[in-house]
Amino acid sequence: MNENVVEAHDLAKRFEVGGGFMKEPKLLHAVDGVDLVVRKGETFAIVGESGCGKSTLARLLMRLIEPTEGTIRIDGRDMSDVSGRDLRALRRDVQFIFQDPFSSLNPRLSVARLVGEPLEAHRPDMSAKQRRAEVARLLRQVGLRPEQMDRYPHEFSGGQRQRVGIARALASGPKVLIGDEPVSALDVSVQAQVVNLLSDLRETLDLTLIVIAHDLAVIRQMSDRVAVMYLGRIVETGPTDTIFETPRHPYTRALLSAIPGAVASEDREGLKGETPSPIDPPSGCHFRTRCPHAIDACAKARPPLEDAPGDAQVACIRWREIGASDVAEAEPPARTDGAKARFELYRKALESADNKVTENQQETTP
Ligand SMILES: Nc1ncnc2c1ncn2[C@@H]1O[C@H](COP(=O)(O)OP(=O)(O)OP(=O)(O)O)[C@@H](O)[C@H]1O
Repeated sequence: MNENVVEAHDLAKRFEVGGGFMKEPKLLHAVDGVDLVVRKGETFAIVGESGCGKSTLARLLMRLIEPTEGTIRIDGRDMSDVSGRDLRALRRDVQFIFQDPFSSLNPRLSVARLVGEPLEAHRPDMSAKQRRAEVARLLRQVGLRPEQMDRYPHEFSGGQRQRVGIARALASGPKVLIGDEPVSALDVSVQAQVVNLLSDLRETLDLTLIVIAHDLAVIRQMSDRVAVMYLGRIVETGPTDTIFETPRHPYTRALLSAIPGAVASEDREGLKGETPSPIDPPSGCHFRTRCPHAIDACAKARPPLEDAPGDAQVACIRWREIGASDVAEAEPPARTDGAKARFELYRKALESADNKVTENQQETTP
């Protein structure tokens, strides 16, 4: 297998919006020239505010939508323009875990059917008996009991339903799992269990995980590397520790100091002003209109992703001048302590729930 499981180059998705009678549609730049490399066996997180293009990027990587520009390679194979059998192979190799396990599972189907369906599609040679045995094995793998396979989604708790969703995703034997906010709909204590399950599966099945999340506590806990997105572009990427400890891009700093998802919106003073529209994004650096360090040159050209210390890359022409010790500048002046305290509480809740989980101690069926 290729060392890089996912490679995207100059990937772009533009949606036509607002067209109508005698009206020219406008172009919405949802993903705007993204370069991305996800290495085999790692957990790679994509983070950014709502609307920055995370889900569109995930849908592109799964080829659920066509890229407007750019290339996608999965395990070395060019997937930018595939169809038919190659697309089916991609579907098998790259699977999706949904945010809301309730709405993503058909309530009228038993777990045996829900997990058996992808088996039918990807392994049509299996007999019904073999399929049932395989469903039982998959349920065990995600920490459910095989005798639960004749139950229906409503008979399970949220965490268990998410486990069913994961079993379903594993049925085709994927190489890559993409989770779009895979734990954000779950209780905090259950989140830790599902995060642990995903990490265990990654190890035992040699999987690569791509996790989209706005919750930085979850990202810090589970990912090896992070890409920070702003208005369709990656503005900073690198190992999770580097990004969290020495964020260089002014947007990453503001994001980390504001801790979206873990703090109330009134506490989010790290980011001033509204995100500009992706229909008419600012010239040059997209973040310049909200950046405390912006200068005229920032409006002139798109800043390239440059190599920075700690194996990071940052798209800011001023990152060397600003320095990595400048995090405080982007921090909200008044309510930082409250935000940090809540972040700590949240992290501790995740950790303590984590410690309580033993192999057989999962939530019980209601
Ligand atoms: N099918 C579509 N047609 C038109 N615009 C779209 C479409 N899908 C997404 N968009 C727009 O593309 C931009 C990026 O959306 P996307 O859902 O990828 O962001 P996101 O970062 O995943 O946000 P969230 O965290 O809220 O899910 C948004 O402005 C969104 O409105």
